This record gives sequence, C-alpha cells and structure tokens, in this order.
Amino acid sequence: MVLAQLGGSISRALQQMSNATIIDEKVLNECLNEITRALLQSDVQFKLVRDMQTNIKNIINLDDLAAGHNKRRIIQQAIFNELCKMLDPGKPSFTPKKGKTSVIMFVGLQGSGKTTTCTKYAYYHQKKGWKPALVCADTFRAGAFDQLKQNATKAKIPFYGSYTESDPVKIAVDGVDTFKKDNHDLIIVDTSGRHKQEASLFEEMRQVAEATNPDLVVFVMDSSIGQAAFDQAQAFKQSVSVGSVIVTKMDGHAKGGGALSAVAATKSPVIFIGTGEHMDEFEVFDVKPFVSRLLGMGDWSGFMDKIQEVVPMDQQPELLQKLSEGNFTLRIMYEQFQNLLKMGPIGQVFSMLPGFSQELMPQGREKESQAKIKRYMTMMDSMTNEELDSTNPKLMNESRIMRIARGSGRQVRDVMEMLEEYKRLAKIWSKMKGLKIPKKGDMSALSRNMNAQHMSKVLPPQMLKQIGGMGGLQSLMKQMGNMGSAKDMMGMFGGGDK
Ligand SMILES: Nc1nc2c(ncn2[C@@H]2O[C@H](COP(=O)(O)OP(=O)(O)OP(=O)(O)O)[C@@H](O)[C@H]2O)c(=O)[nH]1
Repeated sequence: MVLAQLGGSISRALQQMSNATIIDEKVLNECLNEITRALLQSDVQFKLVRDMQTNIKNIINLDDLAAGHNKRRIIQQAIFNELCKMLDPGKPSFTPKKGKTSVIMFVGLQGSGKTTTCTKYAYYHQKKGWKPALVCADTFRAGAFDQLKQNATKAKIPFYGSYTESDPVKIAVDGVDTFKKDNHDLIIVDTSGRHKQEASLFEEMRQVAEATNPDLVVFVMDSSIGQAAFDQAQAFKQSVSVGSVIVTKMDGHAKGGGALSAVAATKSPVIFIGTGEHMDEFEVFDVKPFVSRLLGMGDWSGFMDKIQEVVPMDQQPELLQKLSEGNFTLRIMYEQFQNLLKMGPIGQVFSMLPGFSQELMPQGREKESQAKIKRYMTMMDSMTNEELDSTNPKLMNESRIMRIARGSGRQVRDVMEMLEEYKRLAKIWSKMKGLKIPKKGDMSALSRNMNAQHMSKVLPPQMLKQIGGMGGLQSLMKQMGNMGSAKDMMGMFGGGDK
C-alpha cells in the first residue's frame, strides 16, 4: 500500500522511543526527528511536516510522560491526530443525493487516471441504485472518447460524446442537458487533461465549469507525483473551485505523501481512492481508519464493512447458526473462500487488522494465499453434495479422494492438503461451539457475546502476539467495541498464514 513505508517508519520510531527507560525532551526530539524524516522521504510537503512537528511538541506534555503514563500511546495518539488533521480539511465535501440531479466535473492532468476514475465513480453509485451517466468533454486526447465509451459500455452506463465536435464546452453542455432531460441523478463530466499544468488547460476547465455549473469539482491526482503534488493541487484549486480529491494508483509503490499535501493545498477532502485498474478497485476514503491502518493500529470497522459487503445479509443468520452448532462443513469453507476472494487482495484485508501493516504481509505471500484458495476451490468443485455437506470426517475415504484428484486434475496430496486445511478450520470452529447466536443475525449483539477468551482461542498465535497477547486483545476489543461476528473472523484464517 502507498504510504506503507511511512507507517512502518513511524511505528519503528515509536517503538525505539518506548524502549527508552526515561522519556525526556531529548528522546522525544529524536523520535520526532525520525518521524519528520520519514514524512519528508514520503514526499509530504516540508512546511506541513514542520507544522506537524511543532504541533505535536505543543500537545505533548513531558511531565505527563514522566509520570509514567503510557508514553507510546500518548505520542502515537498525538501523531494520529496530526495526520488526521492533515488529511481532514474540516469541512465535508458536497455529497450528491440519490434521485436529485447533480453534475460532477472531474479535472486532473493527463494520465492521472481521470477517465478510469469517472467510470469507477459512476459504477460505484450505480451499484447503490443511482442513475449515473458519463459525458466525455475531453477533446484534447484522441481516443479519450473511445476509452470512456468502452468503459461505460462495459459497466452499462449511458454516455455522451462526439467524434466530430471539437468544442469541449459545447459537448459538456449538450451532454449534461441530455441526461438532465432523462432524469439521471448523477451526471459525470470528464474533462481534458494535459501533460503538465498549462494556461490553456485551466482556461478550458474554467469555461466548462462556467457552462455546466457543476455541483462538485473533483480533482483526480496520481498518488505517485511526489513533491509536485502540493503545487499541482493548488494550481487546479486556483482555476476551478475544487471540492474534493480522489487519489489514484494507491495500489502502486509510490511513497504517497503527496496525497497528504494535496488535501492541504486544496483544503478539500479525499473522498475515494483508486486501488487498481479494474472498475471495482475503488474505495471510499475515511481519514481515521486510513491513518489507523497506516500506523499499524488496525481498522476493524473497515474490515467488518468489507465482510458485510460481500456476505449477503440473508445468509448470515443461517450460517452463524450452523457454526454455533459446530457443523462446519466443506461447503461452508467453500462459501467462506468465495467471500474472501470477493474481498479483494488478502493483504489489503489484512492490513485492516491491528499490527498487520503491509510490511508484515509482503506482496508475494498474498498471491500465494490467493492461489492456494483457488486451488482448493477447484478441487471442491469436483466434490459431491454429500461430501460438501457432511460433518463426518470418515466419509472422505481413499477412493473419494482419488476421484476428486482425478476430477480436478490435481495430485492426491493436494486433496489431502485441502482436507487438512478443512480439519484445521473445523477445529478452530469447534471452539466457537455454543456461542450464543442472536436471532436475525444481529452482528453487534453477537459481538457483545463474544469475549476475548473466545477470540484468543481462534486467533493464530502469531497474530495474538502481534496484538500484545491476552492483555492487548482485551483492550483492543474494548477499544473497537463492535467486534463483528465469529464468521467474520473465519474469513481471516482462510487466506492467512498457517
Ligand atoms: N494501478 C492503477 N492504475 C490505474 C488506477 N486508476 C487509473 N489507472 C490506470 O492509469 C492509466 C491512465 O488512466 P486514464 O484514466 O486513461 O487517465 P486520464 O487521466 O483520464 O488521462 P487523460 O484522459 O489523457 O487525461 C490507465 O492505464 C489506467 O488503467 C488505479 O487506481 N490503479
């Protein structure tokens, strides 16, 4: 993840500081200098970093620290707050309302991912029941209309553009009018980009904005632009009234500090981030969970949201009931794997868990885990209903195993490995037997029933250690409050390390 390195460096600086026996001004300064260096190396603008350092120093009271309060937490909290402040301009962006027409204009340099992001934004809303439409007012880049058309067709989103008209203002106005008449509630206007900031680009943007009067102007920025981010974002803001920012390519290896700077420059919040080339690799951006993940503090709510998103509500109570009875079948494992794959890259999901920054979950491992799950699922596709629904471990005899191996084109030892994995998970789940399942699958009620004891039994030891043992887990559960369901935890094991 972009900024992962920054998160790792900050965590290390904090760790070093809390190892010191006495925290005096010198130790605190060393820690802050280390953090400053990390921020600068990640391309956060110098002035922002300096201000942040001053603010932290003003907030932290060394006497408090000396009195033996949890130093690491106090300082971590101060850094958390400052990073949040940097990313949160304090005023929310315009939010379109379903059923009421809004015009959203996208601006950004060429190659920033603007056209892709327009479609992602439309697709995201379409899935939630909106009626979006796309207007291609980019007449500068040959092929821009074709690209938008192709994306829109794939997502089944109406689009408007022209191969012959060269005036972007005219296209924008005609497109917006057409879709307003058709009662579309989200009209998205993609504008031209240029390789660099130029007067002609800004003039064109101004004219399109004046003619279409958008409710929101979204500035699209590539996360890898580095120190140039602040000036670029400011230049756009000075030409049109940018209301929010979308940062793209957050899946890459960029340092990403520019994104923090862009928010400061435009005084506009980041509303979404792009995490890949595909249409659904697009996430709502929330400051607190993001910073929490960055500092390796975890993001339970994001983790839970992801799971709630992919497991249909009506399946939840039934599944929970089965699990509480200890009936963990191969079919349940299959369904959980399906859910897990839907959640996206496993590392991304793991990075939402406390202590599991991307550094601890290297990229290579993710692909490996995902390939393993897919392999297991192919073998399970060759199983009969009886085998999938059975809770009798003796059922899987040699001849059945050989048949499954043949049917899926795998080796017998692969099938054995998959069955071992099933046994491992079934064992974990047997410990959850008897967990009180609330009626109607009320997740929050379930989480109240689940205590740290339950959790400690099912967490992989390495993870429990990361969290800080039983004590850490207890305080974490208290902090997180809404802990999510037993089934949710299951998702973690399927793709996790053994
Ligand atoms: N990895 C990754 N690639 C992305 C993301 N968003 C866009 N891209 C890719 O970035 C490249 C440029 O995206 P476009 O949407 O064509 O860029 P643009 O800003 O519209 O360019 P112009 O229309 O010329 O202004 C394409 O190859 C996209 O697939 C993202 O979040 N992650």
